[in-house]
Amino acid sequence: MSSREEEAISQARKKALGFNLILVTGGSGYIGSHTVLELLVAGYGVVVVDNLCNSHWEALVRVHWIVQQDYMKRGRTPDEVPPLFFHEVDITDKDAFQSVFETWKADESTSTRKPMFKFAEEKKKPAKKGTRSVPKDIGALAYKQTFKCKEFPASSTQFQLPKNRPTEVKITDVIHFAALKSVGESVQMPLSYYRTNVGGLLNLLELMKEYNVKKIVFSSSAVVYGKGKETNIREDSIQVGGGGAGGGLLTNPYGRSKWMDEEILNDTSVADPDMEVIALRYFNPTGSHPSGLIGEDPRGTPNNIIPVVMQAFQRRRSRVYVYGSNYDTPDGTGVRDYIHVLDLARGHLAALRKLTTLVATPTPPTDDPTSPVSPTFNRRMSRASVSSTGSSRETSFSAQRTNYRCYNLGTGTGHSVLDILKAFGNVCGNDIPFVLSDARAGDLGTVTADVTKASSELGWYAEFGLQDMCRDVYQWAVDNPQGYERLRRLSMMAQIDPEAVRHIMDTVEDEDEESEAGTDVGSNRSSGDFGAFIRRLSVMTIDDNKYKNVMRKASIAGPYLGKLLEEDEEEEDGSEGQGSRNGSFSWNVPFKVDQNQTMPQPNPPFNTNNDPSKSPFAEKWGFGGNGNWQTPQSKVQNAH
Ligand SMILES: O=c1ccn([C@@H]2O[C@H](COP(=O)(O)OP(=O)(O)O[C@H]3O[C@H](CO)[C@@H](O)[C@H](O)[C@H]3O)[C@@H](O)[C@H]2O)c(=O)[nH]1
Repeated sequence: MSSREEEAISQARKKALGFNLILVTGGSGYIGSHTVLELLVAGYGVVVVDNLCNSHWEALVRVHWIVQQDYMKRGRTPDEVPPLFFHEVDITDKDAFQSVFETWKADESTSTRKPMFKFAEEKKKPAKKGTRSVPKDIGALAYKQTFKCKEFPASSTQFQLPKNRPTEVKITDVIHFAALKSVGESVQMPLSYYRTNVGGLLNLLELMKEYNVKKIVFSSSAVVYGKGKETNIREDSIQVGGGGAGGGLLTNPYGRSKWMDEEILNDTSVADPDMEVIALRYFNPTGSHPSGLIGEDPRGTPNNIIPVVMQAFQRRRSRVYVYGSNYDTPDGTGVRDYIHVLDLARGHLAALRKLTTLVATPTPPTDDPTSPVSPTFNRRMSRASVSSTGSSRETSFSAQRTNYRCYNLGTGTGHSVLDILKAFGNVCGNDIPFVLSDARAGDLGTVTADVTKASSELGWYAEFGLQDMCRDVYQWAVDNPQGYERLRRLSMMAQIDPEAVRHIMDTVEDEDEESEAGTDVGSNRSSGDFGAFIRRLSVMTIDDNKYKNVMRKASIAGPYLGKLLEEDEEEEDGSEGQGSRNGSFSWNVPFKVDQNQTMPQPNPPFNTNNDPSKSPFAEKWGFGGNGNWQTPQSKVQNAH
């Protein structure tokens, strides 16, 4: 590790000192980013781990910026916003994941926390002296940005810094979002789903154990209720811990992976009485932050109703197919419990506070070996749960523990598909075209939550209604017609043709000097530090004129790039748009060119009087005798 990296880690740790530090896996995704926002608003420091497979780092910069505005609305200064750090790491890569824990591990010399019990078979191994992952300081990036956004009210989340600020740097809690989440895709690629959703959780729990992190909020789903449960579903209608059916009713690998995760978490809490687990079962999340700066940006063709409606509004599909009109519901169409993503995010805060209360007022251990809080009892339970004889006594030993809790997060109110179309039509002032169609295989008529447990035990309830959700989704769609897609395209541009990007860097270098983002951004072009450049461009994407100017120059620099960047994703019903779906941004890692990438035929460049051979990149890209540009890939294909 270089001295510069060591210095960066040391600076980050200094910045984090005094904050309760929450590790958020998958924190740049849709629900993750809104939760990070609420955590910062509430005064928590946040460390995000994300592999960016279905999200964009830019979301986090926007999050920190929004929170700065939120703080000012509350009479505080942006400097007071807690730190937000980012690690681009895949949780299935255990070594890389461990390096994050190494970076943020408690300084043993200042640690006051002592483990309560140590079981013989679980003596803590010394932490591996592995590599340490260098965190990116998102706050430092965000301070230099200016975004245009809609006026939004200050968050209703209370600012609650702990009375005694932590005197050591330590991750106290984990919120675990990182997972794959498409039902249909899980049927096609079950192993990927189990690898990420189950394997990733195992890595996390092993590392939490090794680094003595005991509290976790887990992102579960109403999918765990499976078939057969419909209206006002209660948490205890299925049993985690071997006491009921649950997992047997599930119809797809995604659902099974979430169910398995809950079982694993419950077993872990049985084995370790110090562990505190809360699983939150989401119903149908939608909405976005009212600023219009962050929102849902699903990759591939969306299947969920709200993104589908949004695409119909944007004319990216001609109409919405309403799946099923003969259900036993008021208008015959499917009814769901839609919940605003900000309510969902605040549900995570409520869960976190519940965990804090539990740890702050622990039940004292007792010597009575039959008591569930006795170390003797827990030792027995862990032994019983690994026994395989399956007697009823052992089954009861593996029952759900009190340090494992689950809560529904929904509103308790159902809305039909036609309600959604109407509400969305109201906010956008246009009717959304739709057609009644056959029911989707496996769909249920009604799925709504009983939310009394969350309100009585977490003190949480949903504040937003359907109209708010549609309004905010609409705002996001209007302000970000391609979601974070532009950014992905810019990132891909750097991957595909670094030379062309370098050329654009030269031509646009005076474009926006003062908005150069990031303290750690070098301007070493010869070494291909495109990260800095892409970050600058990301600022420009907010300003349409600047963005167009860059696009024009991109087109001059490399015709294929121009084509790539100008393309709008026109989607026919259900067909995936052509574009940079596999583009991703990497901070420091050199960009790789995917040799298998199929590239569209580019347009001729602007500045060569339509004579592509005059372009500085003519040789690189090849020039076909028919006047069409060829990518290296198409050139190879043509040669055969
Ligand atoms: O193009 C569409 C898409 C959906 N629907 C209907 O809209 C409702 C909601 O569908 P959707 O948004 O796909 O959500 P669900 O089928 O309820 O599934 C969601 O909610 C589950 C938990 O209840 C999660 O497990 C899933 O991952 C998540 O996608 C249902 O009645 C669908 O039949 C349509 O009519 N047309």
